[in-house]
Amino acid sequence: MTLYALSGLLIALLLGLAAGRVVYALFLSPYKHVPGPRLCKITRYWAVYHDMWLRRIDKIHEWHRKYGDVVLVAPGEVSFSSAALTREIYGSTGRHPKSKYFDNFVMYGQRPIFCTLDVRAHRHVLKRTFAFYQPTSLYKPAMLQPMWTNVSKFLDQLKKEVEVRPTVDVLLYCNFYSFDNITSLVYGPALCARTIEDTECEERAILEGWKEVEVWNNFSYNFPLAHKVTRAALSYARNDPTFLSAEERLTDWNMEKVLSARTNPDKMVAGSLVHQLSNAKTPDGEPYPVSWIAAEILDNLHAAQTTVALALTYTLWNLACHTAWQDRIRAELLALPSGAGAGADGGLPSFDDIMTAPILDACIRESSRLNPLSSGRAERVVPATKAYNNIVLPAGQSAIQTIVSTSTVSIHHRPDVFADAHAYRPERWLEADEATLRAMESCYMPFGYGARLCLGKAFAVAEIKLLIAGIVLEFALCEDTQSTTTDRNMEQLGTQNAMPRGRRCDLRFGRVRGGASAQQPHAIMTV
Ligand code: HEM
Repeated sequence: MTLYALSGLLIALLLGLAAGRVVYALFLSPYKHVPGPRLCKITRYWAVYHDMWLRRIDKIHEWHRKYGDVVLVAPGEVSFSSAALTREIYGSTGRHPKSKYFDNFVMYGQRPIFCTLDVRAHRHVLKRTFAFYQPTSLYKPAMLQPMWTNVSKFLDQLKKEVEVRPTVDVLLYCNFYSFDNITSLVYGPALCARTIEDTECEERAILEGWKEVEVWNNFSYNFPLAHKVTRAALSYARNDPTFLSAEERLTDWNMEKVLSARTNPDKMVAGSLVHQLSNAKTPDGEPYPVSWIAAEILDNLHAAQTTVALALTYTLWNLACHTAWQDRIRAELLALPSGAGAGADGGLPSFDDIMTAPILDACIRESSRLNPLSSGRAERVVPATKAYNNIVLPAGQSAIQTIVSTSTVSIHHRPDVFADAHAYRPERWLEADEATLRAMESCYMPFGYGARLCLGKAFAVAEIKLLIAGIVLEFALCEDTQSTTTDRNMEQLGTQNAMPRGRRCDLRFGRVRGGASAQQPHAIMTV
């Protein structure tokens, strides 16, 4: 047979296989009846393609608008956008385990809570840290003191910066603040990071490098080997051995801290997570291995760091774009029972008053609705063949699973629940009647939902409220039209933590009280 004939045969064979695949996907596959783009029925690589360009979240949102509450994203992968289906897959009675996507978060060879897949195993793991993260444990003066200190350090730093230059990259500083808070909680004061004040510290470099890692992670999750090769090649070409090394550096840094805590018990304060885990016992009464303790702590650092930094950044960005809401929060805080101290002398209202201030709460909520901070890949596995909205999904075999998840962006933008869903309207949380509020709550899930609800929610909410209260009392802020921070650059990327495209958020600050430069809010804001 000639080479010509051989290649013709090969092409015919490939075309035949492709045609067979299309016929199977559209007419025979167990997913043929699930609404969604045709290409998504045929190949998973259409979703992977969007994932690689960091726009998978936006694409899925677009498909939901076109096809409804149930959308096939890839063969065996289905996205939902309704409250009832969310309850079904994330509620404790639904018993849907996590998908293999979470294997990406295994560390030190251990499986910490976030990537524990099995429902029963998760219940067991949760018992070890559940009480630690409850408001009854966290909202005590001794536990909150480091957070207050970090708020005050942040404000001092911001005042200094603003004296020199009114525009500040808030993502950078919010990163420092959230890192100092979570490391203080997990390691205690002797071992925590001090990135807000220590401008030369190693941790600052790790956090800066982390943004790059986040952008490359989707490539790594989809094609781990190709990612390794590309990383090595780029590192060589740039002559930069630290390229994309922030994750390994954080992993080593964390292990050093854990070992240091265990070899210097005087540095390990009671009340820190490292202390609690070091004293925990396995079901056989044995202490846990160091790798397990380190994994559990690193898991918490991952979960707490970028999410809080981004929640703060987007809250500030939305307030900068809607300055009237800053004035309303400021007036609310100054009128609080403990708000007298918040007036001229620079103090902050009490913790309880800040935590229950409704306008502050509404502005933060609205920001996390419009700009949810996680990727929406809270994937679960269909445990037994069943119908979701009358659409039957097969359970799948051990190697092939049917994966379901709720698109946080889509459910947060349901037009039937959130009027004018794309607009920043904090008043929706303040003025809604009971039925509307209930409907909005059931479609609001920035911290996840149900059995695997974010464990650090109480800690995160306190971090966010205290800092936003502190900033708004001290400063008025607005967009800097001369900077690269624009609506377009603040669009969220489809990374694990949905980062702004521009990877920074420059805002312009002016003092509203105290200090030589204090001026009227917003009067100074014409850039
Ligand atoms: C605004 C900040 C935060 C956001 C938006 C957020 C969001 C989330 C979401 C959506 C999940 C569920 C993931 C899933 O269902 O697959 C989750 C889980 C988790 N979060 Fe957070 N989180 C935040 C802050 C924190 C903080 C500060 C901590 C620790 C102090 C933390 C610790 C955890 C842990 C341990 C889990 C796993 C819980 C489990 O599987 O049982 N998070 N978070």
